[in-house]
Amino acid sequence: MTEGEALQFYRDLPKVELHAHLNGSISTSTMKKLMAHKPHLDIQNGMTMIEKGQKRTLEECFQMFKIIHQITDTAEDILLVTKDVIKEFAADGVKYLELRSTPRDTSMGLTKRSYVETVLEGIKQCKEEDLDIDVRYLLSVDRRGGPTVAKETVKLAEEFYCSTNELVLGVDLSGDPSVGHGKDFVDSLSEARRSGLKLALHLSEIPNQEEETELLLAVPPDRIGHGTFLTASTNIVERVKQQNIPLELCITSNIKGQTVSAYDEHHFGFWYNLGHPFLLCTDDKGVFATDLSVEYEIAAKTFNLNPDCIWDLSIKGIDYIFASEGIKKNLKEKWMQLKPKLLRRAL
Ligand SMILES: CNc1ncnc2c1ncn2[C@@H]1O[C@H](COP(=O)(O)O)[C@@H](O)[C@H]1O
Ligand SMILES: [Zn+2]
Repeated sequence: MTEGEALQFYRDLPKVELHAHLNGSISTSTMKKLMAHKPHLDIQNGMTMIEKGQKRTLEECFQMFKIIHQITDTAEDILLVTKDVIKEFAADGVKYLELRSTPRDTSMGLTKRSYVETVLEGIKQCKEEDLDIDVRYLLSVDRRGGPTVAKETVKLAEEFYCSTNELVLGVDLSGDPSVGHGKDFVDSLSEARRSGLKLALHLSEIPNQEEETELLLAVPPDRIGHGTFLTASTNIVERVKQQNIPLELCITSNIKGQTVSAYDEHHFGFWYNLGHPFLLCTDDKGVFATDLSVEYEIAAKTFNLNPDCIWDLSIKGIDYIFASEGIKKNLKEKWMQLKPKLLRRAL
């Protein structure tokens, strides 16, 4: 395949995206639309996005989210961002998306509840446009909010889980990993789990979090985000293997946030060689200036994967979604319909 054909192959590859933070996924073109209404903020590209070849510390990345949150503080902003992000994932060949976002109270009148309602409205409006993408919502708990906010968010998630017919499926634990301690969230996360919500937890995104990771593994999570430093402890690796918990791996995010020093040192290699379940994800396609098709291409190039291996990676992702078995079956059928044409072209 030529370079151009390869890019088109990864774009046409049907994909599942399970780790995408809404406010981290805003594209440059959507950012321009938002900024047109907020010239007083005087925010330039480099303040909300890390260009190709550039890197930041993780701390700097979290500063960027603070800036982005100033730009998305009205219901109109959140509706626009939700719809644009969904359309962009659909255009990149994503057929099933679990979008995650932190319910937020803002000075512009949003409450945590109306925030969630607005995201759901965006999902609904996209559905009415007949895009070829199935979108679900996971409510994020930001570590910065501590146990009280976590409890509040879980309560909201439980309510919407009951009222939205499988649109809200779970809860995510995210936010700056250097802030707070996982033990503060064990109670609310366990409560969420008892209610039937699924859990996607960022674990060991930075080094030396063995104690917290062990505590959170006991909840247990249904999926692990990043897990970059899980491999530092053989005990923890054994537990993750034994519990067979799928990992959400975000290569560009880890490189640009500098928790992984080079592509070929990414923990993708470790888990791939073990045959452990995992899926490629974008994390924040806006902030890290990437796309899911680009993540597949990077993995293929770095770890020498042929189109058949890439296909297997993508279809296996269906097993790790939080929606029901019926949805998984339908998605697998969709994948199988697309397979012959796609792989014939890749020969
Ligand atoms: C880079 N690695 C990461 N690690 C942990 N949390 C992250 C993250 N990237 C994003 N977030 C979480 O997602 C929020 C932005 O989207 P929402 O406002 O929720 O839609 C960030 O404020 C942070 O809490
Ligand atoms: Zn994340």
